[in-house]
Amino acid sequence: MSETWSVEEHLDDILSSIRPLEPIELQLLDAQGCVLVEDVTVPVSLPPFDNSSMDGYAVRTADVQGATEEFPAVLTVIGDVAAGEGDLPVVERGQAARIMTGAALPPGAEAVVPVEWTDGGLGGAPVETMRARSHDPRGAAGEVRVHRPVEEGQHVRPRGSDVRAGAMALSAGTVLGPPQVGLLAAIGRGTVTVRPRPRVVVVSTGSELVQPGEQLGSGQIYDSNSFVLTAAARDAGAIAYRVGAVVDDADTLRATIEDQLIRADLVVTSGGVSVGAYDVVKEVLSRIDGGSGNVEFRRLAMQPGKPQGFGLIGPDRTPVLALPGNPVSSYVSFELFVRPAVRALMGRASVRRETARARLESEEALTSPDGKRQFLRGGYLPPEAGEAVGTVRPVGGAGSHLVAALAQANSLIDVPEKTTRLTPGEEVTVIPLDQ
Ligand SMILES: Nc1nc2c(c(=O)[nH]1)N[C@H]1C(S)=C(S)[C@@H](COP(=O)(O)OP(=O)(O)OC[C@H]3O[C@@H](n4cnc5c(N)ncnc54)[C@H](O)[C@@H]3O)O[C@H]1N2
Ligand code: MOO
Repeated sequence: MSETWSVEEHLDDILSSIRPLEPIELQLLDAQGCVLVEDVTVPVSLPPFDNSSMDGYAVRTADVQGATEEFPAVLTVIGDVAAGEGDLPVVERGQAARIMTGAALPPGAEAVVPVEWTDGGLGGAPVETMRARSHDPRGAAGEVRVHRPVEEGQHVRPRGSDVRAGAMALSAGTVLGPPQVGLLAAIGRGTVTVRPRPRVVVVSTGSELVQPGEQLGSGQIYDSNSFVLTAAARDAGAIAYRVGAVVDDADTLRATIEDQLIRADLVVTSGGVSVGAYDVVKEVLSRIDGGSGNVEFRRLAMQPGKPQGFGLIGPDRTPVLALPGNPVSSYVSFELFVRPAVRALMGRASVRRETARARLESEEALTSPDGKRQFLRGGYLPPEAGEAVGTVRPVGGAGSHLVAALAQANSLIDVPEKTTRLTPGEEVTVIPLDQ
């Protein structure tokens, strides 16, 4: 650890070493949140046939011209057309077919009269609903009185009015959210080719760590980093595997990491990267390939998160990010370096979080170490109507052990390296973490 790296230099180094994962074919729901790598065209028009947008009666427009409640058009009901029915009756002059929403418009019919504009076949005042076929099968026969005229095409959704066969449904590069997954299903795609979610293995280290739920002994603390990092990896879009805390023993750690490489697209470790006598992550990762591993440990001009390691290990040159053990340092490092790496593996176009400007709300001026980019925890409120910027108030202090304050924050206040003082009311840059 001789020279000091800036946050941007370290991130650039990571991103320049990471290639998006090879595309695979996935079932639609497994592809949710993934980036599409193929242009998907529509094989069959949507809707595939002219169909009714209302429960009502399929009619010929001339038959209901001028109809009123006082002088209704009286039509013979020739049957029902339910959604899914492929065997359609022909509607001749003076006839109507009772039709359900989504059912194909039968030949001869030109429009649909909603049931509310008719007597529903009951011979009285306008009705509000059809009678269930199971209760009264007679509705599919007899006569219906129509109280209002309809124009050609009224209450009909024409074939192809949503999207036509041959059109582009989704282009390569699209991130598949729920509506995109829905469109793929609507056009009949069962699988789709995407870049998969990266498998991120999280290993925390430290002989003082105890699994939550178990009894603490003296000098011990609960392992929280592996939970934060696993949760954050999932949040970033990864499939995350949490490996229980590994004791500060080089052989155990080496064996654990080598075992995990088989299922990892990215390895994240926490702890053991500073200058102590038990900082085994540094010891092991510098030599994991029998000497050829190139995990580099550096000092960054940032607070928290000064000591960081990054490199490619194992036969597949799997990226590994070694984060500092202090809980806030570890989480902030995840946000700044691991999250972009996960998104780069997914092939996402934008890998960094958006930033915002906000007015600092604080009783006193805040200080920041000269030459270090500081990431304070903040409570950010987006701009109200008519305001150009939102507000942010510091949450907790700068200590990198303050997990309770971290859990109350929703953003980081990004203080530039050269800034040593922030005065209340001044505009600062924030990184909202909950968007
Ligand atoms: N002499 C120096 N000491 C330290 C320096 C330095 O420059 N010179 N840097 C400090 C900074 S800054 C950081 S950050 C930490 C990084 O230390 P390590 O990455 O080696 O982490 P550990 O020593 O293993 O742990 C630090 C701290 O965090 C707690 N911890 C660790 N893992 C977990 C976990 N999974 N869950 C909850 N808490 C965890 C651990 O108990 C320690 O209190 O080094 C400073 N020291
Ligand atoms: O870098 Mo350490 O992360 O300041 O606590």
